[in-house]
Amino acid sequence: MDGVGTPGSQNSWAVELRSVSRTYGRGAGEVAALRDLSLTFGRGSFTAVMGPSGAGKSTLLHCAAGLDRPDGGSVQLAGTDLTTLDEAQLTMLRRERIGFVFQAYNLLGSLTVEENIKLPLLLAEQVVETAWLEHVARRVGLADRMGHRPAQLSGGQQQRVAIARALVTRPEVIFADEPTGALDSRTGRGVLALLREVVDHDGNTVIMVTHDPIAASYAQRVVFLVDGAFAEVMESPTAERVAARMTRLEGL
Ligand SMILES: Nc1ncnc2c1ncn2[C@@H]1O[C@H](COP(=O)(O)OP(=O)(O)OP(=O)(O)O)[C@@H](O)[C@H]1O
Repeated sequence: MDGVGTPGSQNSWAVELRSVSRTYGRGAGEVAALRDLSLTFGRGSFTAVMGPSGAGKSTLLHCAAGLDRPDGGSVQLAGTDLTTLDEAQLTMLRRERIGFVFQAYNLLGSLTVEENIKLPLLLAEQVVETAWLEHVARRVGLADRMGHRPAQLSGGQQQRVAIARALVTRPEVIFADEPTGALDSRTGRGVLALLREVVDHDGNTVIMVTHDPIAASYAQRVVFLVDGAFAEVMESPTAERVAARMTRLEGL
C-alpha cells in the first residue's frame, strides 16, 4: 500500500501512528476512543478518514496533530515523536510544521487576507518571502483579494484563505476537519479540488476527516475507522463506493 499501511522503520512517512490508544473518562464512564491504532500516511498523499459517529476520527486527528496526547503508543511527524515533546515544543511544532483547515475557517476578521495568510509565519518568527506569499495567494486564486477583509469574501473564498494560511509554512502535513461542512456543494467541490491540486501538483500531504462521501472521493484513499480501530482502506474512492461502505459499517 502506498499511502496507508502498517508502520515501518524508516522516516518515510509524513505521519505514523504506532499502537495509539486514547481513553476518556474513568471507571463506568470510560470510553476507548482509539484502541491500539497503527496507521501511516505517506508524504504527498491525500487521505480521507471516515467512520460512523464516535468511531474516533476527531480523536485521531487531534492525536496526530499534537492537539491531544495519546495514553499509549507513539505519533511520529516526519520522524519527530510527538509524545516526547513538552507543551511549548508541541505548540511550536503545530505552528511551524502542521497546517490546519477547519470547517469554520477561523480567520481573524480584523486582519486582511494577506495578514491572515502571513500570520503563521509571524507567529513562528519566520521571514515572509514576498515571492512565496504571492505564489501561495495565486495558488488559491486570491492574488487580487489580498487587501480585503474576510467579511468581504464568500465562504468558499474564506476557506481558500484558510488553505493559503495552512500552506504558507510549507508544513509536513495539512489536517482538514470537515473543510466543506459550511459550504454549498458546488463551492465545496472547488475547495476539495484545490486540496487535491496542492497534493498532486505541489507534493503536500493532506489528512481530511469527513462524513461526506463526495468529499472523500477527492482523496486518493479513504481510511475507515470503527470503534476506535482501523477497519479498512479504500484506494481511488468514488462517492458511490464510499457511501455503500459507510452504510455497511454503520450497520455493524
Ligand atoms: N473529551 C471527551 N470526553 C469524553 N469522551 C470523549 C471526549 N472526546 C471524545 N469522546 C468519546 O470518544 C469517542 C470518539 O469520539 P470522536 O469525537 O473521536 O469520534 P468521531 O468519529 O470524530 O465522531 P463524530 O463523527 O460524531 O464527530 C466517542 O465515544 C466520544 O463520545
